[in-house]
Amino acid sequence: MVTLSMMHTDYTIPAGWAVMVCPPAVHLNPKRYEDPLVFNPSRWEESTANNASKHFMAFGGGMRFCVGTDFTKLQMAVVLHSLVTKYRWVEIKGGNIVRTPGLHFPNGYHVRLHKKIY
Ligand code: HEM
Repeated sequence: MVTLSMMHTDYTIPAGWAVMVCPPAVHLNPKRYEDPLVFNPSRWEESTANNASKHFMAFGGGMRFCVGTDFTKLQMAVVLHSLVTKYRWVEIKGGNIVRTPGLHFPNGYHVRLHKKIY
C-alpha cells in the first residue's frame, strides 16, 4: 500500500493504492527472455537457478516458495515431452489468445490428439 503519492518513471502512484507484482508481465519481458512468446523449453537448458528471482517467480519466492517446484518441473518435462513426441495435435476450434496480461483462451482451445504410429 502506497502511503504517500509518489512518482515512478512517468507514472504517479496515488496514496492509498496497492502496488502488486504481475508475474506474467515479468515472464514475458523481451529484455530478459529472447522471443518470450515462442514455446521454447530449451531456453531453460542453461539455467542453473532453481530459486525465485525478480525475473522468475512462477513458484513464488521467499519463505512461501512452492515446495512442489522440483516435482512440478519433472512432471511437466515428462508429460509435455510425451504429448509432443508421441501424439499429433490437430486443432479443432478456438485458439484466440487474450493476454490481460495473464493468458486466457476466451473460447477455449480444442485439440484432438492422435497417437503417432511408428
Ligand atoms: C505448475 C504448478 C505449480 C505452480 C505454478 C505453483 C505455484 C506456487 C506459488 C506461486 C506458491 C507461493 C504461494 C504464496 O506465496 O503464498 C506455491 C506454494 C506452495 N506450493 Fe506450489 N505450485 C505448483 C505446484 C505445486 C505442487 C505439485 C505441489 C505439491 C506437490 C505444491 C505445493 C505447494 C505448497 C505446499 C506451497 C506452500 C508453501 C509454503 O507456504 O510454505 N505446488 N506454489
